[in-house]
Amino acid sequence: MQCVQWTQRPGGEVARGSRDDNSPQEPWHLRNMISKSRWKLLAMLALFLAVMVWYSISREDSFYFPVPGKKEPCLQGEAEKMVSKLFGNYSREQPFFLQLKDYFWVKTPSLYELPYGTKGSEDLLLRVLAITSYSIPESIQSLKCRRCVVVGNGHRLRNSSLGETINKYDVVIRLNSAPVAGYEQDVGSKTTMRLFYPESAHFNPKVEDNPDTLLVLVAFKAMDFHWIESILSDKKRVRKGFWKQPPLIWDVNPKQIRILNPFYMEIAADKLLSLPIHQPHKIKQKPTTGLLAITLALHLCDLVHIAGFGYPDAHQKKQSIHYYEYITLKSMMWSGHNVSQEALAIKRMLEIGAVKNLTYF
Ligand SMILES: CC(=O)N[C@H]1[C@H]([C@H](O)[C@H](O)CO)O[C@](OP(=O)(O)OC[C@H]2O[C@@H](n3ccc(N)nc3=O)[C@H](O)[C@@H]2O)(C(=O)O)C[C@@H]1O
Ligand SMILES: CO[C@@H]1[C@H](O)[C@@H](O)[C@H](O[C@H]2[C@H](O)[C@@H](NC(C)=O)[C@H](OCc3ccccc3)O[C@@H]2CO)O[C@@H]1CO
Repeated sequence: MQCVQWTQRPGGEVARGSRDDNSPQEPWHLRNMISKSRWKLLAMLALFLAVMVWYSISREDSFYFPVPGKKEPCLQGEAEKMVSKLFGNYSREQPFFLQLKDYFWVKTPSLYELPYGTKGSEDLLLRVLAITSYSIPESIQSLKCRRCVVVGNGHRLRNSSLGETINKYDVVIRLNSAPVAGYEQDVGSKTTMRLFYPESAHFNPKVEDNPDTLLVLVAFKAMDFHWIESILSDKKRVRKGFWKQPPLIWDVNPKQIRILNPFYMEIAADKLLSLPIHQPHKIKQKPTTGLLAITLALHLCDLVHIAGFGYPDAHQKKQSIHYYEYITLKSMMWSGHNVSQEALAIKRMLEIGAVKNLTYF
């Protein structure tokens, strides 16, 4: 039988050869050296592992691995503590959705025009609020601790296998026309809330949403109220005034519709991005719907996780930005979004532990 033999060369170098079982054993100092180097190797490995563990604990913005099949531990009021760090101190009395009583019985004056307030759009809004609702569903309202996940539309979700994990949150917030049909394994199938505007409304909401999904309209201009009113009351549709043709027939239940309080757009713009509210330029800077949704979640939920956020670097011109279609950063040229500024805002949220990320950032 052959086994490995170690012999010492004149220069002290150890060389490997072969010997049979009858040959003499290695000298003791040689065996000693081998076992010492094994210990060194093990110690280095242990040190490396310890550094890795320390690194992932210290970096709040690193991956977050939820245990599949297990609900996340939820601490009541956890997100609220972070809210003042991010947004400063202000009145917490703001409703999530606009309600008729604020525009009908008592007229609540708004300081700003859309998308940061409702100044000048009150009459149109009144008609919309008369046919929609503002309540938070009992299934969310009654939760002692609300675990939420905001699903961005980023390419990072592709092949992520996060579907099962996403479905386990109490509240799943999706954005715009992001599909679930055919992508369930990566993005899940539960949608508690979908934030959208007319130009981003999915043409087939019945396929992409659940019957009880809240469809939350984010209004950017008065025409957005006009669109929803004409759809829900089946009035004559107006085609002009949109930057992209929105659906003319939209099969939804008015009970599913909510109108987002522009207050959340205002604080996302002002507190997270330091954007001026009044902008004289043609292309007005505004937060992305994703950043707005995170802002809303931090106020609505006790625990906020995010997935599918993060754009490619500017030089990655051919990299797709969405998990469901091939379009690149170029498509965002006229959008009025500052994605680098938003990345910094999200990084800060991750660093202070206000949100956790299920994909990389
Ligand atoms: C051409 C164009 O106007 N594109 C805008 C599209 C478009 O209107 C809709 O997709 C139509 O359904 O909408 C936007 O966003 P969009 O619908 O692309 O994505 C929703 C949110 O996900 C986050 N996101 C997306 C892609 C990516 N690689 N990283 C991300 O972090 C962002 O937070 C983003 O908001 C929007 O509303 O904000 C912003 C985009 O600029
Ligand atoms: C959250 O914003 C939504 C989306 O992410 C933006 O891309 C989109 O931007 C559009 C912008 O709102 C349009 N502006 C106006 C005044 O309607 C713009 O219109 C064309 C244009 C181009 C250059 C200069 C002036 C006007 O088109 C943008 C999309 O390319 O807004 C969404 C909310 O509506």
